[in-house]
Amino acid sequence: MFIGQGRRTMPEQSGKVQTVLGLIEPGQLGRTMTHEHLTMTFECSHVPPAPGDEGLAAAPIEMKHLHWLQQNPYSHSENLLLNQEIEAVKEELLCYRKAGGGSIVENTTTGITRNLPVLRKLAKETGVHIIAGAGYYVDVTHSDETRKMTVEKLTDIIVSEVLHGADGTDIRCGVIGEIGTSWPITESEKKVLRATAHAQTQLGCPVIIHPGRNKAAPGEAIRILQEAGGNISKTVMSHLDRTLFDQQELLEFAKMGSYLEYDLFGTEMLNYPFNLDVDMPSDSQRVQALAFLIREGYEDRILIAHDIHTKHRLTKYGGHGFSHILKNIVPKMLSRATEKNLQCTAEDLQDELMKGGKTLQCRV
Ligand SMILES: CCC(=O)NCCS(=O)(=O)O
Repeated sequence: MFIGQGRRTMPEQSGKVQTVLGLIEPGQLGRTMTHEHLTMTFECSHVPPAPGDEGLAAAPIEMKHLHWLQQNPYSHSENLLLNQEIEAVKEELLCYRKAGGGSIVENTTTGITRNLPVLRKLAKETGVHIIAGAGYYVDVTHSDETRKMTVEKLTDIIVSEVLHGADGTDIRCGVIGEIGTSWPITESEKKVLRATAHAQTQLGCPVIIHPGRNKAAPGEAIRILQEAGGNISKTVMSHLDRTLFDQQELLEFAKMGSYLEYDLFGTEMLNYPFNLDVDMPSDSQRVQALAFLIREGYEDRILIAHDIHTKHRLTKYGGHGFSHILKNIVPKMLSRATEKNLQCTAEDLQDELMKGGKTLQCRV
């Protein structure tokens, strides 16, 4: 999460984590969800409701409709407006702190309504460290102006968002991403990926990639970054839980050296509308996938989060909220973990998982 020694980083930034309230030491982060959204809009991904469901799709969110909403989250227009829930998100963050959470990486980039003043307010009012994301989401959200930009211009903008502040504010981003890619990756997205790599070279900061919904997408995005000089060991590949299922293909990808992020914890749905060939895993299956990666030696490369990006996943609407991993998933992992050398406690496991330790083996 920390900014490295880049050609353009200021000496005081180097080795520090840049939050929306300023620089902190990496040791101050605490348990960190590396892929969340606290305020954003997702209209770009609206899915028309099935014939006959138009009434449900337009109805206010109510208990009796929750199951439908959980199965069809992208067909309810109002559900896509997380930016209307600042107070509810603030309450959630206070609960997250009580549950042992310390920091959140807020992955909202240009195209899905990043709101840095709101992030700064939430950080001040809750004490949660919030790290904001620089750069651009997927092609359908690129403006004509963005599409016309050269790689050099895009690079300058991303660098400036980290060095000076973004969206006309003095609030600085601390990571680049989530950088959106579709499948196939479009020309405009390729330019943004190259600009991301160039900006990373100048800044030494972490990069987070949203891959297209195809098993070839993560590898292709990493290749483009690599060719443009990006630091893959400081790059996160998001959403692997809906993208790579075959164990051998997962290992092939893991060898490329990025962080491996399972960030859809809490999302369980029968039909994944963006790719009907995908069987969205359950949380238990996610835990099993992580156990497999740990057995294969990748425990230091795994990141986990919820990627909350719609209203229905907030506890206000019967969802799991930002504390689900700390309250439910970590104990589940603990119940399946054996430890090599030490007596393992819940505290040990949480520390290992959130800070990247080495001592645990899982027997899932
Ligand atoms: C903006 C949030 C986001 O892109 N989340 C990923 C959703 S999905 O592609 O995994 O369905």
